[in-house]
Amino acid sequence: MNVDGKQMRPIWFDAESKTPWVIDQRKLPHRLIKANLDSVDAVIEAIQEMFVRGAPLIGATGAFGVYVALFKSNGKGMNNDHIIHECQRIKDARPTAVNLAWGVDRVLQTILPHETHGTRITAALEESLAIVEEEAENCKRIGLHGLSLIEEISRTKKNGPVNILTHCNAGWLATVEYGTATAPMYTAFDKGIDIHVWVDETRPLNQGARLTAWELGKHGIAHTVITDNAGGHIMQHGMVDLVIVGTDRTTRTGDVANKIGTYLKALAAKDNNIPFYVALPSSTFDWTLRDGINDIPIETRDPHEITHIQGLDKNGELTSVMVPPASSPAANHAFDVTPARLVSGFITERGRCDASEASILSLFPERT
Ligand SMILES: CSC[C@H]1O[C@H](OP(=O)(O)O)[C@H](O)[C@@H]1O
Repeated sequence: MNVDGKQMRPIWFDAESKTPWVIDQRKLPHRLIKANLDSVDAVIEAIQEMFVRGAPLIGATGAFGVYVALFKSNGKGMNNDHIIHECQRIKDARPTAVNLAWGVDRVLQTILPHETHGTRITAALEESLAIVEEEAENCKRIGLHGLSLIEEISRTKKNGPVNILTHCNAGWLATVEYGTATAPMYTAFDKGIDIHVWVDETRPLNQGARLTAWELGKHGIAHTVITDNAGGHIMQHGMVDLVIVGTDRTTRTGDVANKIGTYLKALAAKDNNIPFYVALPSSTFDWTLRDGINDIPIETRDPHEITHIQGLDKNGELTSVMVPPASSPAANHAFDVTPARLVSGFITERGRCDASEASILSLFPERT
């Protein structure tokens, strides 16, 4: 995506180092830092420590991890058991986003039939690059399929922008291009439709305030950062026309795992009769699950992410400050699950559907 006139992606393959590089998103929006993922441990660290985050981007990073394992081994002791072990280490980096296992397993299954180490390295790289381009195209299509939603609302509004609320960052920084939840926003804005985005700050790591605000600002899209707790109030007062969020894992029945706090937004949207849509590529459906609340693994992260907050000090230096008393424990549940009954519909690369198994399968009949 365009960042100050320069086309950027959150992940790319560097032909010189022959390794994947990423934007280390931990210091955005104030510092744009790049990281070379030149070992399996570096890939795992980038996922665990959230240099990269967002289901499709985590999946692409995991996919490249299989390539890195092969490329960096140079054939020493990389028998099938070893490569499968390394793949499991990568998959264990974070539990909730289904894309991680999807990306790793897709590359693993691609390379296993190859006899030589060299052909395995080539196949792993080609499949990783294919995943990156497919996800970019899928998000572009999500944008086109979500556009009609925003156009319909725009036509009914007598004046003012279409006000869209989003939670966390489901932008190009969470995918490859366009994003999932943001794809319809970019597409509508680029078509000249007047939109404004309410950006949930999204505690504790502030993916909204840091990443979504940065993305939208760079694209020139009007937006306002709000506290996570303000969404219900502005919905009650007619200030929200549409909610669009992303997801890390969605069941075949339409239950949606997403950043903590999403469920509360869905409840408020339902109570105020506001459309609540979830945007996702098919790689984020978990076709093996039906009961999201009981069966989707919810990541718990370091309480330090809650007790400390990062930002710029008065000298423009990045710093971190502690908020609660040092003696106070904190509990850091990173995701929650919104039941299908609270979801108005899904926006996928194949089109829109209702949050029901039958409607999802009408877009993906091969999954019946
Ligand atoms: C397009 S997936 C984005 C999804 O991922 C985020 O979680 P995290 O930043 O912890 O990886 C959040 O749930 C977003 O909706």
